[in-house]
Amino acid sequence: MPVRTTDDPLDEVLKPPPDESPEDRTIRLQNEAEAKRVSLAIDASIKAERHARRKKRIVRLLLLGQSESGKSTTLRQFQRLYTPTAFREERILWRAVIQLNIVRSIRTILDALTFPSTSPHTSPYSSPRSRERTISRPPLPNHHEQYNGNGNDTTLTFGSSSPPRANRHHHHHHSPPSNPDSDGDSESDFVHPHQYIHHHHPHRSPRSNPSITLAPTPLDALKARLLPLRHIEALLIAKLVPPNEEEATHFARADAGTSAGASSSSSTSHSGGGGGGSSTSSHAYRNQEIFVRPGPGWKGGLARARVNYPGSGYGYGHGSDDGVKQNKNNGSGNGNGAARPMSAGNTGLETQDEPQEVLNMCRRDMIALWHDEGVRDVLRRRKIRIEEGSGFFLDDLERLTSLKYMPTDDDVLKARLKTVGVSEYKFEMEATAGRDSGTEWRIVDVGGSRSQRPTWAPFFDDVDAIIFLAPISGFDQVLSEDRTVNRLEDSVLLWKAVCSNKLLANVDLVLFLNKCDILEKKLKSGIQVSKYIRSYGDRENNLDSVSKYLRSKFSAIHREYSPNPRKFYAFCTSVTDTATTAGIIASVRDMVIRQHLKQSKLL
Ligand SMILES: Nc1nc2c(ncn2[C@@H]2O[C@H](COP(=O)(O)OP(=O)(O)OP(=O)(O)O)[C@@H](O)[C@H]2O)c(=O)[nH]1
Ligand SMILES: [Mg+2]
Repeated sequence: MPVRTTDDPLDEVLKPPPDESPEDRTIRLQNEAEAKRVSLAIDASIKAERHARRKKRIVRLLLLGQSESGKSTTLRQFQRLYTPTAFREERILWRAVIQLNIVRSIRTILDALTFPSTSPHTSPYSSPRSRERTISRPPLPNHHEQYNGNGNDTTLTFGSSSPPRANRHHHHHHSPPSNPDSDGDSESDFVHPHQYIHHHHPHRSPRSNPSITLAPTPLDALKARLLPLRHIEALLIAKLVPPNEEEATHFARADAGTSAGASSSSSTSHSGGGGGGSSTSSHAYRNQEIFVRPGPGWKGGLARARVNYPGSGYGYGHGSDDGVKQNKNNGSGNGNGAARPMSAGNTGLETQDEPQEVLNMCRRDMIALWHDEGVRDVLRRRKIRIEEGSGFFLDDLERLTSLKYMPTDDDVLKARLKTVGVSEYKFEMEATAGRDSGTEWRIVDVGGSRSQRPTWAPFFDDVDAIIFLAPISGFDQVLSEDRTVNRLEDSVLLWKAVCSNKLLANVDLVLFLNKCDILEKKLKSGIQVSKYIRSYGDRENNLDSVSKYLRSKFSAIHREYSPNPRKFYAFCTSVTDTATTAGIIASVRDMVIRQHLKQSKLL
């Protein structure tokens, strides 16, 4: 059979294997026919649903943006504003996420102390004077022995107390990697924040230190006392990640797996110590974020207000598509919060659990660690600014580690849980006032990391508006999934792609220039935007000037790349801030509803 050549790159991928037997061929053709039938049926049902939606006044809003841009936080703001009762009832469920955020921050600090950047001034604990000063409690030699020799140290970090190795940490003092070829047109206006490349990922060679048993240092003792955190980290992962959820325990290193196949095969095993082919696996485990696939899963089957779609791992366009979109239809059936948590906190049982007890037990050590000047010094030198990162709670340890701790609204908004896959949340406004009454909102939240983006397109159909979040504080940061790419540059490229997307040509775009609070802090601390954005020139280095500049930059892209002319709405936001965000969400809502009514009349 001659090979047909077409322009469609898909054909190349989908063409049958050259050695296909007649039976295989029959089976394949049957499968293809079935897939096509299913796909057509889905298309038809989507069309029907769309018409029904228009009639029923269902508004669909899509949240887009890179990872950590604040999409899920924005969603939570909507929930807080429009379904306050449900939001309050779910707060207790976020405690586990907050606990995990705390444990991870502590781990980041301990890692920074354990794997110092190349001498000469390393850990504050290396000088006897500061040992005395910082660690007041006596060391626990037994524990030390135990964890120091423990092979598990390779997969989880708290234990490892190997001495600093020369060269473990690669320092890049030389000039930025000459403009990495990121996709899209790089006339690159952005300077690579090279100083951030490596310090979060100190390279560890396979363990080689073991048998030298040094006298326990105060750091070792501290780590020994904080060892139970390892245990609760595992507990929390078990709690947040539904059983059978293999992929959820692996850490999304998008650079490692651009395809679904690659990611599932690289799932990190907890027991195997840095096995074959992946010398990075142990440190990948240590440094990567926990995520859970959205779904009733992590909330213990209690949150039913949403319809879930599997993530990228279960590619669209395959057989599973069937289930996916069926799911979407089923979802309309279960009402809002069909089964909400039994008013959590009332029973008293809900407020105590093992992780909370362990955190409570470790509170003094955690607080001492975080407030230690030597520790701060190390973090500063290594440019690790956890306080600007996601899920930062260390300033509130006193309150958060109390046995009766109940997350506040602000805590829930600050908590960090990475999204994988796509979820649609529906709500009828609880306070059905004025013209909103009878309108049902559906908000689609997607995972923003690069490996997640292929899952977006199926949801571009039939959207009323998009809120695109660009965290402009990221001008001096790189993507965690691809450390050669400047975060702001990535946002700009993504914005271009969204603006120019034909499926979205008639969708209103709302831009949130987000994380303005962090941006302001950065600017005030003296970080110069012009060092990272060449075209910024000698404009003033303050929030007002920077946000204006970036707004005009995004606006210009919108104008230039939109297939049809359309309006441009942009807001400078800090979506963790409830007061300002409430006002912004109200304007977005009015605008979207107005537009929706207009479109409905056209039908
Ligand atoms: N200080 C501050 N923190 C923010 C802001 N917006 C979001 N965050 C925090 O940043 C972290 C990331 O926000 P998410 O909403 O989880 O980001 P996302 O876009 O859903 O990320 P993915 O799920 O990975 O795609 C969370 O811990 C938020 O609390 C902001 O404007 N200011
Ligand atoms: Mg999210």
